[in-house]
Amino acid sequence: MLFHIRMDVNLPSTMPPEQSAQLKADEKAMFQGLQASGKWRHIWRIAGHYANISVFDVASVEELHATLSALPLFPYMTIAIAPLCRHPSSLHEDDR
Ligand SMILES: O=C(O)C[C@H]1C=CC(=O)O1
Repeated sequence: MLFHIRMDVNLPSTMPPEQSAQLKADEKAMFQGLQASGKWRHIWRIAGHYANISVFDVASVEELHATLSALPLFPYMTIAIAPLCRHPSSLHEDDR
C-alpha cells in the first residue's frame, strides 16, 4: 500500500542543541534503514520548510502507524497522509 505523506518538523526553540542533534542523527539512521528496506520509497525536502514529502510502501495502515510513531522526531511532527492507488492512465506498472 502506498501513502503520500507530508511531515512538518517543529522542534521547540528551547530544546538544547545536543538533544536536537541527537534526535536528527537517530531519525536519519532510522530513515536510511527504512529507505534501504523499500518501505520509505521516496523523500523530498519542501523548499523553504523543515518538512518533507515522502512516499511510504507498507503492508497495512497499522504498519504505517507503527512505523511513523516509532520515528524519533514523531513527537515533534505534524503529519498529513493521503492513501494512493495507481492512476488508470499511468504508464508506470510499479505505481502500486
Ligand atoms: O528531515 C526531515 O524532513 C525529517 C526526517 C525525515 C527523514 C529524516 O532523516 O528526517
